[in-house]
Amino acid sequence: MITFENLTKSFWSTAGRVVALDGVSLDVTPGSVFGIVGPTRSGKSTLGKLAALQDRPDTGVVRFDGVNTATLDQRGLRSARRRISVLAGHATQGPEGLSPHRTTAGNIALPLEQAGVDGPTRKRKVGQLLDLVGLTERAGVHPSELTPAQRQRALVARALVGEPSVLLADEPTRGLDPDAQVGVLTALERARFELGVTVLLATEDTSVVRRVADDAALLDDGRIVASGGLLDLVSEPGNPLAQALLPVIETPSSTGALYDRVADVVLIGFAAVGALLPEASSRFGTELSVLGGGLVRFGDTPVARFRLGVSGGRADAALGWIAERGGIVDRPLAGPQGVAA
Ligand SMILES: Nc1ncnc2c1ncn2[C@@H]1O[C@H](COP(=O)(O)OP(=O)(O)OP(=O)(O)O)[C@@H](O)[C@H]1O
Repeated sequence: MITFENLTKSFWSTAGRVVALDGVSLDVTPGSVFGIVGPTRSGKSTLGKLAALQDRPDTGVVRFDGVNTATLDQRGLRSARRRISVLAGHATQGPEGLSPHRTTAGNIALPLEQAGVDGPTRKRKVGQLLDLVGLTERAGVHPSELTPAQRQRALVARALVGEPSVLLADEPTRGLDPDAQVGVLTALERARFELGVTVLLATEDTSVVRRVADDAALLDDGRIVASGGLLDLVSEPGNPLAQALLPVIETPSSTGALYDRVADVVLIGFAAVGALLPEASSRFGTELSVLGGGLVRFGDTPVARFRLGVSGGRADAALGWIAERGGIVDRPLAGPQGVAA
């Protein structure tokens, strides 16, 4: 378990002091994928560097399995650093990060060679990781012959070859097209499920977090503004991280004027997404119109957020019925004057 306790970190630049992290506390569950989300310069990479023990906080504590890493001697620090691997570089920028003179398999094997691991063990481990990242067929080619997505997956394999407990991936899908992103994220998911690796995933891209993270924290200006399990968060409509992860509602305020009630509804899971709205409509004889929002997936779970316009005498009863069946109904506004933008 990695625990961050009240971390602060500042830098001095020509413009003065920059507070990169301000009172950050988080628990990362072992074997989970933990998303660190936030806009640019919010402090994600700084937090990653503290987690990887590449830098020290000004104040606060980074713990590995309860041990305060600041108390480790050089030997302890080296061994703690070996437990967390950093997915280095962005393979979209070229084959850097991988040796151009080595094959894919040779690149993945490099850390093992440097550690003096024997040939048969190297072969077994590299073979396992080539399979995990889907590059078995590309084992014998050089990085220049790989696509950017394949290079990024080769880097994932190389980061895993030393059997770390934690993999730190900072913007692992940046610059990749959607199909290529899926390949990289699948490799990270397999690392987590098949090898039990904890993945710390720092990204600006909320769709990446939705797809693979169990838990996430939203950083803004060096502070955690929200954190928790993804499916728990979406049950709190006002939560800023839920707002960032759920589909955006872009509905002109005038649209709602045509309905007796307007409400934002979050539906989680196949049954809710597929059935609740039509059933409420027929059961209560109300017209339920979707004014905005959409459907996304959190991992394998479909999650919808819709803005609904509801008309008919039993509009409130219909919304109440949806809420009783697990729909999260927010801001049932009384009439057109209450409609938000
Ligand atoms: N070594 C450094 N020297 C000076 N300022 C730094 C240093 N590292 C980070 N900062 C500053 O700290 C703040 C947080 O930066 P950080 O890179 O952690 O954010 P980020 O969320 O990872 O951003 P990005 O997505 O753009 O990488 C920024 O204002 C950044 O300029």
